[in-house]
Amino acid sequence: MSVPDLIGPGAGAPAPERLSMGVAARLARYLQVLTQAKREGKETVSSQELSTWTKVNSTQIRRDLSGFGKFGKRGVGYNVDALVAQIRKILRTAGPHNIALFGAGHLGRAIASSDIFADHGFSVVAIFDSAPDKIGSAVGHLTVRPVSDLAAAVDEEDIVVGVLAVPNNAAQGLADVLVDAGVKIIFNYSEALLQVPPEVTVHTSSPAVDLLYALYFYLT
Ligand SMILES: NC(=O)c1ccc[n+]([C@@H]2O[C@H](COP(=O)([O-])OP(=O)(O)OC[C@H]3O[C@@H](n4cnc5c(N)ncnc54)[C@H](O)[C@@H]3O)[C@@H](O)[C@H]2O)c1
Repeated sequence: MSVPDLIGPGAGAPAPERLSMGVAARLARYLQVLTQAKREGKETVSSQELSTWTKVNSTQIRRDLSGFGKFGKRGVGYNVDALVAQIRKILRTAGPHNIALFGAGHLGRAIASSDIFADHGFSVVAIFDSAPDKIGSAVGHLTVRPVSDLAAAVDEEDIVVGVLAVPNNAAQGLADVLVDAGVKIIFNYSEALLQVPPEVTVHTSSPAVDLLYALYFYLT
């Protein structure tokens, strides 16, 4: 599953009021499918439906959700809007959370022009690249900036997440720049193994690893 590291406390010990990684991961997964269900016009969902979409068993779902108040009605299911609002509150994802995107290549341009982050309260507010022919060019409503602009952008635009859509060999250098600028969450699309201080959380997105995970459950 891809979201838990985003919410998790990095390598430090969890603060007492924090959710466990398991609960946070499941809530994030529920949020993802509920957001899609809402987009498809559903007003209510049952725990059975949530179970089918998330592969979490329905008893576990009911247990997770009952811990945070009463959202469901027997025979009717959960109200999607109420549940989305409540999970957002619990996960503190109300947003907007501003993202700095590195790499205006194939992936970076696709991310900047899609809703994958926006749907969940994240907003790409700055895009950076090192290639002189890309700096100054437009990507959607943004203009590609040089990496040397990052510190100013972090201050001015309240950036909390850095997304790396750059080649493996550029990722560590940019992670260092992000850490120096005070950014605490790095979402890494490259395969590079990043070294960061304990207070910084790195999540690496790898479709092949997600597939291996799916394959494991298919085979066992
Ligand atoms: N996890 C995934 O789902 C997924 C999917 C596709 C690609 N990727 C990975 O994403 C990365 C980007 O892929 P792509 O196809 O967009 O590549 P690309 O070559 O099209 O784009 C990479 C961009 O990074 C820029 N760049 C290089 N060094 C830089 C630096 N030091 N600072 C700032 N910008 C720099 C380049 O100028 C270029 O614009 C690769 O590591 C690739 O393996 C991951």
